[in-house]
Amino acid sequence: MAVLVTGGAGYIGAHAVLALLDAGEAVVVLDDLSTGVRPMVPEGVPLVVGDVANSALVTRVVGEHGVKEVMHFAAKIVVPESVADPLGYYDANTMKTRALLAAALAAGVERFVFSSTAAVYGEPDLAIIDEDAPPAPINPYGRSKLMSEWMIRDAAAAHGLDYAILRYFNVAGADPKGRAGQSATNATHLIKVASQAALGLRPALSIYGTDYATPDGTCLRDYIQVTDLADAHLAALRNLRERGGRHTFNCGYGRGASVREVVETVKRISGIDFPVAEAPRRAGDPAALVADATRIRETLAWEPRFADLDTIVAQALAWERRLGNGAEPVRATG
Ligand SMILES: NC(=O)c1ccc[n+]([C@@H]2O[C@H](COP(=O)([O-])OP(=O)(O)OC[C@H]3O[C@@H](n4cnc5c(N)ncnc54)[C@H](O)[C@@H]3O)[C@@H](O)[C@H]2O)c1
Ligand SMILES: O=c1ccn([C@@H]2O[C@H](COP(=O)(O)OP(=O)(O)O[C@H]3O[C@H](CO)[C@H](O)[C@H](O)[C@H]3O)[C@@H](O)[C@H]2O)c(=O)[nH]1
Repeated sequence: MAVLVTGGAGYIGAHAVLALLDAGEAVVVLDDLSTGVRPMVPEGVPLVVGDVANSALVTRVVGEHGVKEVMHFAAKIVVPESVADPLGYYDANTMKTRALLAAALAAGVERFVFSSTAAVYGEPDLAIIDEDAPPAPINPYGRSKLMSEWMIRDAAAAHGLDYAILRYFNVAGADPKGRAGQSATNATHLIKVASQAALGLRPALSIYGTDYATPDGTCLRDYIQVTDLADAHLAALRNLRERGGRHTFNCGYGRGASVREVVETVKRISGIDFPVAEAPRRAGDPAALVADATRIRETLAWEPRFADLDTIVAQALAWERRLGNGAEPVRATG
């Protein structure tokens, strides 16, 4: 019986695959390789190249691998792209999740773990957000994910599915053993971009907005290390197996780091003083997004192992060095 991981050739999905393998689970990956890369799927793990909306394919994979559980990571994830191409995002994220859900339910899947996002909260009044805060996404990406959450809830109520919806805050870092990391070439995420600037792969870094109502004027984010996040998926799956249920969990540490703090940390850890420019605010950036992570800690007994910003940055730099050297991501061995 294998766990079906959609998007398992992508950044977070690949780390979830490693966490599952490390825990002795069988895995099958379904990925269309639109942003994911084949070498991120470890040796020995079946990779089915295809679309999650291909119902016949999903039915076949579920049947052939005895799948009862799905972790659904596959999506488009770039916020500005979602503003430029909203219908593309509603198709990729909402409609394809609907198709996957329908095929999975018809084929007998019992447990579903879904990648959602803090973007469902929009620009909250409160700096620290719990799961009961009213969702109010401010871009098509966030709305495409919120609609998926609603579909999962409704389908679960009607068809008896157990699920965990995980709302990630800012995901960063890399596998501590160096087996995986963020490999996208056009990434926009702060820690990735700053690491590239430190290694000379970008000429400079811009800080978007220095006049926010935060201690140093730059935005605060809750950076969660990707292996800790993968462990949270495993804990959520085990909880569903043991107790069933329907859950929504914030995934973060409950503390914010400012853009300036991140930049200083990357400079200190790398030992490189790269150029930094102060730029206007980026559209749609809330001043502060920090998770109240009480629920996931209490319900799943989830204990982060890599919550220190220095550690996260060191991992991101190590991974970037490996990619910067022109090496393919290492083919992981699990
Ligand atoms: N990276 C973050 O900070 C962040 C934050 C919040 C939520 N998320 C969510 O986490 C999930 C994974 O994000 P990521 O950062 O690993 O992105 P990613 O782009 O690295 O991974 C997405 C993977 O899904 C695959 N994929 C996309 N559409 C597909 C389809 N129709 N059929 C099959 N495969 C498909 C891609 O090839 C890729 O391997 C997404 O659902 C994203 O919305 C990410
Ligand atoms: O070159 C850069 C890149 C980012 N930033 C700033 O750094 C902070 C973090 O930005 P990221 O792009 O790293 O992350 P976001 O907070 O914009 O978005 C992340 O969190 C969102 C939830 O709100 C979504 O889940 C989204 O997918 C995920 O990337 C923001 O204040 C941004 O303005 C800069 O100053 N310069």
